[in-house]
Amino acid sequence: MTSLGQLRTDREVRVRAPGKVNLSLRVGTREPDGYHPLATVFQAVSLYEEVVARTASTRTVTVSGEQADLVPTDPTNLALRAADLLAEHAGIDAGVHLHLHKAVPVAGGMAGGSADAAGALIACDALWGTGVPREELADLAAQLGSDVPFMLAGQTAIGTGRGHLLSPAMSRGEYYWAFAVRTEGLSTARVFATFDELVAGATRLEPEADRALMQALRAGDARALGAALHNDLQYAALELAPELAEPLAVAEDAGALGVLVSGSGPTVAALARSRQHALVIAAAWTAAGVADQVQTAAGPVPGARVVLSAGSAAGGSD
Ligand SMILES: C[C@@](CO)(OP(=O)(O)O)[C@H](O)COP(=O)(O)OP(=O)(O)OC[C@H]1O[C@@H](n2ccc(N)nc2=O)[C@H](O)[C@@H]1O
Ligand SMILES: Nc1ncnc2c1ncn2[C@@H]1O[C@H](COP(=O)(O)OP(=O)(O)O)[C@@H](O)[C@H]1O
Repeated sequence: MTSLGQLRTDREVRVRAPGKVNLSLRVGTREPDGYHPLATVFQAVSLYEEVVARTASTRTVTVSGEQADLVPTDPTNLALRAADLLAEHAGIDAGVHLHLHKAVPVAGGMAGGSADAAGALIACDALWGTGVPREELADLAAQLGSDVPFMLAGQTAIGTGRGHLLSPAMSRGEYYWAFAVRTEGLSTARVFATFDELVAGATRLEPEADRALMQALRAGDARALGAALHNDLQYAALELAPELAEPLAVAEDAGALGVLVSGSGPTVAALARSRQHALVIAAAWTAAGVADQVQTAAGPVPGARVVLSAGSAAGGSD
């Protein structure tokens, strides 16, 4: 094993990784492995996690941002797990210090942890010079979590299997979102378990169900997209957090083209007519006191990517 941590010094790689909203999330019946098959349409949105990787002798992580205290810094942190997996895959014993600056709500159904994992894969690959091909990075991503491959890919994509089998979706134009964030997250496992209680195995994934949604994306028709937004987990999220009915109703009253719970929640996502209208919806939530925090964003945007690579390697600079 090579110790790259000793070969390269004082290097820093910065990666930006977006959050996501599921434009449609359809859930089948739980399988023997404990997971539900999904048919989903992801859109990456411009709420960005920043992942900074610096040369170090061991692997550690620190976290900043308003909800930093909700994120573990032990080996269960998804970014650290990504670094461990990449090092193992590349057969190296390299160290890294990862710093995560979080903007995506924690446990909010917008895949912030998955974005950190995707960002850490890209950042460590660049820091360590491991040059792992894109398809192998995608395989590693799928081992870290079902949403991680999409956070690498970004833009708009259809996800099947557990959401990790991706095919690109044609999408025209830009879409504007407002997000109502609740500080207290929802456990994904609990939401799926509640979904099981509510539907008692009576679901089927219909291949044609998102035809209108795909058509709206191809046409760049925000109004039609708003009407086609869909989330099978929404009733389960509302069962566990009934107060989410309030931001849903306030966004509708503020003229949202469509409004839904993002993924397993509890973030509520409202599709707006324009960037300005997204700010109006966010202001309506704040005025009504129905969100702990509000955010606005646009999509689709690219997946995790390096924005800065700097520093000197031993024996030369780059
Ligand atoms: C629901 C989605 C939709 O994009 O996103 P989030 O709302 O979490 O962002 C994802 O499928 C979330 O994927 P991910 O966040 O990786 O879930 P995991 O940590 O692997 O799963 C936690 C638990 O949720 C349940 N689970 C998860 C995914 C799935 N397809 N079926 C399940 O039943 C399982 O009980 C699992 O043990
Ligand atoms: N880097 C990370 N960022 C956020 N959460 C993390 C991270 N690593 C592990 N976790 C754990 O994963 C849980 C859910 O993560 P997150 O991706 O924020 O939400 P969701 O799965 O709802 O999209 C958190 O409650 C936290 O305990």
